[in-house]
Amino acid sequence: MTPRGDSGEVGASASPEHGLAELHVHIEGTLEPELILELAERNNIDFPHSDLDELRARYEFTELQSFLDLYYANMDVLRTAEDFSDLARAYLARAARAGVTRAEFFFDPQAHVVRGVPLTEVVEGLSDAVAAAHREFGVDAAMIASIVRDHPVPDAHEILGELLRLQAPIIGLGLDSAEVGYPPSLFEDVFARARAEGLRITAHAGEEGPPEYVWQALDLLGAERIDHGIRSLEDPALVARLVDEQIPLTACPLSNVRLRVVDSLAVHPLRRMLDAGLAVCVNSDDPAYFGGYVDDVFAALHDQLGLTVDERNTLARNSIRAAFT
Ligand SMILES: Nc1ncnc2[nH]cnc12
Ligand SMILES: [Zn+2]
Repeated sequence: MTPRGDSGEVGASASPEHGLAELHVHIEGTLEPELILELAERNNIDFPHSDLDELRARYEFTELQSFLDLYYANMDVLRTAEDFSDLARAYLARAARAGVTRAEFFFDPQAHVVRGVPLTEVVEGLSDAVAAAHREFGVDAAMIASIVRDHPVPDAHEILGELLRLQAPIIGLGLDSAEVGYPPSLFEDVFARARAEGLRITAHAGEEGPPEYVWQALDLLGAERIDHGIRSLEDPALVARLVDEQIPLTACPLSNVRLRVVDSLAVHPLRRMLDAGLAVCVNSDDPAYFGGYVDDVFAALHDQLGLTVDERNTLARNSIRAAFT
């Protein structure tokens, strides 16, 4: 397999004439183990794993929830605006090296507020990094606040209200975290308000949850993109709709392997999705946890799925078309 890292392999680079957008990346999922330990020290946190190898040994997942448990535990080191800014800067620098020209990243405001971090620290730190991204890294960056769907529904209303009150510079609202048992229908009113406020809408659906959740995301939330959406393939009528309306699916193949949504990259349905005419693009999801950034995703697809240059260019073109610009 192609080595991971900053190598800029032929199979990894985006089509230069089209650029590349990364539309499905959780900024908290870019928190690398090295930065976790650095921030724990900076913030005087008695973090349970003081050794990199010991921490890395925990990065084995059996399904989405086993990953989310670690993801939420590790983000405890993020406390100040400076921490959030450092986190986002590190991602944007790495994304630029991966060939990303447009980055729309998610953040989980409820996951920080619930542990006592003021929303202002989160928003200030992330928005500082976003504002400087073009000058510093040549990346056009934007933020999407994501509703944590396994928190109480009233909290979702409250966090959206707070974000609006702060005039947080977000371009959209997303929906993430544990999927099964938390259907999009729970959040219909929250997303109606977001739409009325002019926010763009996207939602995780059909990652572990059934195709019905994708229908709900489209029909009840007004989702303009579907994050993951891989289980849509189980429902031919849904596939027909997604193709007809060219609704973008932000696929995350390395994530799907690491969270055991698919058995291996070699059997990932990405090519089937492309061949069906779906407006699919590829993304890293949580690159610090799933084995790489978006160039690593392209490289792995080249190596293990035989992704061609034409297919790679189609994916890059789809990503640019799907951006909320
Ligand atoms: N892959 C994923 N699915 C749902 N919520 C997430 N939050 C971070 N990564 C996620
Ligand atoms: Zn995701």
